[in-house]
This record gives sequence, structure tokens and C-alpha cells, in this order.
Amino acid sequence: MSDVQYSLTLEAAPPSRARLFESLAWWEALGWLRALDAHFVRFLAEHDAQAPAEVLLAAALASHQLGRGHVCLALSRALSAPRDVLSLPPLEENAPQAEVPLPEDFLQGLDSATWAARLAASPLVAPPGPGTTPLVLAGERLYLRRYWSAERAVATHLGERLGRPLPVEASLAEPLARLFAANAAPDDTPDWQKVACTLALRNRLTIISGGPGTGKTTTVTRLLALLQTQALSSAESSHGLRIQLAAPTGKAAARLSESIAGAVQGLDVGDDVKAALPREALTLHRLLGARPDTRRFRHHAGHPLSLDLLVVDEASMVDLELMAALLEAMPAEARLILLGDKDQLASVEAGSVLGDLCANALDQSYSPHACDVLEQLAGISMTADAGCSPLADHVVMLRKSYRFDAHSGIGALAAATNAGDVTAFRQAWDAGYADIQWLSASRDQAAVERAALAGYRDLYRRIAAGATPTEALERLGDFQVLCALKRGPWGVEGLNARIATRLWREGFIDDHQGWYAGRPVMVTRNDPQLGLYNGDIGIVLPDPEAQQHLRVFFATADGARAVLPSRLEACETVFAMTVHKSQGSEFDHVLFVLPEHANPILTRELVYTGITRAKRRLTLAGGDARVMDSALQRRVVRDSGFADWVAALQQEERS
Ligand SMILES: Nc1ncnc2c1ncn2[C@@H]1O[C@H](COP(=O)(O)OP(=O)(O)OP(=O)(O)O)[C@@H](O)[C@H]1O
Repeated sequence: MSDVQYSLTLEAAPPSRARLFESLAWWEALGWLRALDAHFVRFLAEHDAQAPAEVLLAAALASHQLGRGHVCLALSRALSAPRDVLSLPPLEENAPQAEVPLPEDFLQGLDSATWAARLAASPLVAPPGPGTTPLVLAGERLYLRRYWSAERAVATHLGERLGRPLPVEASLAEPLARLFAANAAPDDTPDWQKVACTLALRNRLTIISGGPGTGKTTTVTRLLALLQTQALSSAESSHGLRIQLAAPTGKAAARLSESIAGAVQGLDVGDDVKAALPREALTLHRLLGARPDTRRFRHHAGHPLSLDLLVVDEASMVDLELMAALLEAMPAEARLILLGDKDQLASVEAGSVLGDLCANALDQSYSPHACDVLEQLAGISMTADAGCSPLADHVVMLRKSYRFDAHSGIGALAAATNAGDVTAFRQAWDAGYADIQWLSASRDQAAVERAALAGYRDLYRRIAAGATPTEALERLGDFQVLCALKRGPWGVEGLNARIATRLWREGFIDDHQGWYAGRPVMVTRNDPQLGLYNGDIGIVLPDPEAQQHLRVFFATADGARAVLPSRLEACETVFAMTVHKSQGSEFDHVLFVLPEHANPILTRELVYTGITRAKRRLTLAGGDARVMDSALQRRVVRDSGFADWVAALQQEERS
């Protein structure tokens, strides 16, 4: 296709549909646009033979933006910085040499008001409200109807959970004090864990955000103990609360189960209360009842979940549609507690609900009623803000990491990254922390491969020595290579191939292509029939119970589970994985590989997420300091109307 010559006449006349379709074909063939996006536009064009090119282009771009995490197409942003906002051609790639038309060629001379007016006049587009048009235009945001509906559902359901504080029994003051006694802070800073727990006692919706090891699980476990204590002593419900734990991926659910079980053991409460606390988390898909071949879940508004309280961990990974499905299936009176890290990358799919909800979490102030409860129940004095947002009392940010102390380089790098503080980031490298290492890999791919091999050697020695699938799965968390990019020599695709080849050459694996023993894989699409979900990680090994035939083993609560390789329809090798895919997982040692040159894909959120996947040791392999400087200064922006809804809530009380 590259030798096809393309010429465009950029005269003032409206761009023709024919030219647009030619361009869409180019973009699709070059992998810039998903086939899905191009199909969608063809479908619209069939339904409206008169649809002007700029309407069809807007539809293609709205669909394309969904694939990049945006809920809608923001017309003015797209017009002001098309390359950055649309990533078409992809930001990861250098600008193409060929004379390929770009979206901006079609947008020249168009302003957002004119574009919006042409969209509004199209029968394919309707204003917000019930309807059947495939597209919805809200102000200057163009949505696919499905996503506009999801966004609206999330705002409506969350809105219904704000305010209306629940009664809190004064008798909880004593167990609350006991559970948090060891927290007594040496300085004047509030005990944010206790604040979170106390506010959650009165809320139907609570959002607890915090970085790694800030005690989200610890806090929520204490909260569950208090609520269960209250329920068990109540005359009306002596059977206690029906509590459910969930997380977006299997890996995250397994981690939550493990840490909750540990936290329950350490609770200073009676055995009856401990016995009434859950230990096992489900994936959200399993909780909601995912069904093969349909996006609809078994639980929905007409058949709600049977529970009184739901805790969702890793909520930053929950995309807009899943959040809408979850909120619709929640009984109106049940409590919902979302745990997550607002500073992490948002979900792979469209939306950034947790991040938007926590936009003001760092300097949150609380209502007079919430401050009264904090004072009376927890003995915590805070200055009330009568004009605070209705959302304020529902959001708490935990700030002290119990994992990364003052001697932790990982903690120092994570804090500097979050603050976008380039100087502090550099100082962390000069401070001599033992847990971080900079591998200056500029132009030295072999050094990165050697570091990867050193990290994986122990696992493959154990496998060679006959480790069981369960043992191998446990060791998978010891080391992981993470990449910022997918493509190129410093991306996942290149590194995966090179690491596999090296392991093969050194005799650690018998093959490096197809299905071979030792191949680590990640599931990339939900398969409810198999009980496997996007993000689940397994390893290929000979199955002692199937004449040593190769199987893919996945960790479950009951040990390793074997799956026939041929049944895995969508999976990829993960000696190296992208930071996006690593969300919800943590590893003892992470080798984080950055590209050689600055790249707009690199953002503060991506670097923070990559760094904080490491629990004990981080090796950063990267070009030069400038790559990091530009990354720390770039923030992720996700277009949606939800952030505006949150902002409007902030204004609501003040006006
Ligand atoms: N107030 C506290 N005092 C002492 N140790 C604490 C406190 N809170 C949490 N910890 C400890 O810090 C560690 C991390 O806590 P926890 O697992 O609750 O954090 P988290 O925010 O859920 O972590 P993750 O990022 O892994 O999800 C645990 O070992 C826990 O026991």
C-alpha cells in the first residue's frame, strides 16, 4: 500500500464522502483505525446516503476515541490539536512518509460551532435524551449512544447515593477507637484511615483512594468488622450483613482475597464477627453474572445483586460500561465502597470514573454533618465547609504508605512522579536508595535482555527442576518486565520475542514460538464459559495428570487449574507486558523499560503505574533523563462528560 500515490486537493469545497472513504480504508489498512470504527461509519453511510463527510468523519473519530479510552469525541479539542488528541497516525509511531491524508485535512476551515451545527442537523445525531439515533451530541461532545447512556446511568446512580446519611450508632465509638488505637499519629495530621472508616459508616457510597500500601484493605476490613458488629447486635438482622468483595480482574480479586484474609486475622474483634466477614473476592464479571455471547449480565436493575454491601478493589480499572452495569445491579439501599489509586492509569476501556470522582481528593473538606460525626464518633476535629460538594463526604484519600517508608527509593520516585517534580525524581536517583537501579540502556538492547534474563533465570531453573504448576504460578510474581510501548525495539512485541529467543538459546525453554513449556500468557478477552477474564495470567507447562501434554495453568483459590491451549482464543505472551496491562498486578522486582526517545504515550500516570507495580525492587531501563522529564510533565486527559458532572456537583452547593 505504501507505493500508492495519494493526492489531495484541499480546496474550500466540503470534503467528499468518496475521499473520506478512501482515507478510512488507508487508516484501517495502516492499523491506525480499528476495523470496527470503519465498519461503523459504513453502516451509518448506508442508513443516511446524504450524510456529509464531516458528520461521518466525526462518527469515525468518536468510535476511534473509544478505543483510546475517551468516552466521546470532544470537537474543539480535536480541532485544536488533532495529532495529539486523535493519535491518528498513532502517537507511538513517527509521522508516515507516504502521502496519506490525515483527519486534519478534512477539518481545515471548520470551527467547533460549525461542526456541531452540521452534526446537530444530521438524522444520525440527536441531543441528549431517549432516542434511537446511533450518535448523541451533548454540547460539543459527540457520543456513540451506548456510551452516552452508560455515562448518564453512572451519574444518575452515583447521584442517588450521595447525601442521605445513614444513622450511625454511638456504641460504635468504642470498637472504632480500639480498631484504630495503634494508628495514633505522632503529629497533628489526621488519621485518614480512621476518617475514611468513620465517613463510610454513614454513607451508601464511599470512595477510598490511596497509593500502594496506604492501608485501603486494612481500613475497609476494619469498616466491615464495625458494620458487621452493628448488624449482629441489631435485633432486626441477627444474621448479619451480606457482604461481597469484588475486583475487575482475576488477579486483582485473588490479591484482594489474600490481603483481606490476612487483615481479618489481625482484627481485634470477636470470633463471631470475624466468622461473618468474607474472605474471597470475585471478579466483577462473575459477580454480575457474565454470559457467553452477550454483553448483558444476569444481574441488572430488574434482578439486582443479593447483598447489603459491596467492596470493589482496583476501581480505577473499572471502565464506564462495567461501572454502569454494576451500579444498575446494586440494590438501592446497599452500600458501595470503591477502593483504588486515583493516580494510576485509568481503565483500558473507555472512562476514568474513579479518577474523575477523586479529582479533589487531596484537599477535600467535609460538610458540617460529616465533621460532627467525625468529632463525636472518632474524636477527630476538622474544619467544616458548609459549601462543600455533595460528593465531598464520600471521598477520602489515604496518604501514608506503610509499604514504602522514608528509605524506599520506589516510594520517593512514585511521590516525585505524582507531583510531576523532575528535580525530586532526579534527586531520588542520587540518594543511593538500595531498592532502585537505573540501567542506562540507551542503544544497548543487549543490556536490557541480560537484565530480563537475570530476572527470569530463577523461575526457569525451578521449572527445569520440576516445579509443580502451583509453584511456578507463585513464582510468576517474582519478576516482570514492563514496557511503556507496544511496538518498536523497546516495546512489548520486540522484547517478548527477544527474551523468548534468549531463554531458548540458553536452554531454559525448548521452543520460543507457538505453545511451549514455560511460556507465560495473559488472557486478553473475557471468556465466561472458561471462567477466564481479561488480564488473567497463566503459564504453559506439561500436565502431570494428562501424560505431560502441554496445558495452560491459571491460579485459582483451589490451586492451579489446567486449560487446553487450543481453548484459549485470545491471549498473548507476557515475558514483557505493557504498563496498561499490568494494572492490578504487583511484582517483587520490576524491570521497567522506557523508550529511547521522548514519546507522547509516556505520561505521568503511566510512569507512576509502572513504578508502583514494583514491591521491593525496581530497575528502570531507559534512554536519557529527558525522556523522563517530558513524561512527568504530560498528563492523561480522557474526554467525557462525567468529569463535568463531578465539577458541576462541586459548584452546586457553592452557588
Ligand atoms: N495503620 C497501619 N499501621 C501499621 N501497618 C499498617 C497500617 N495500615 C496498613 N498497614 C500495613 O501496610 C501493609 C499494606 O496495607 P494494605 O494491604 O491495607 O494496603 P493497600 O492500600 O490495600 O495496599 P495495596 O496497594 O497492596 O492494595 C499491610 O502489611 C498492612 O498490615
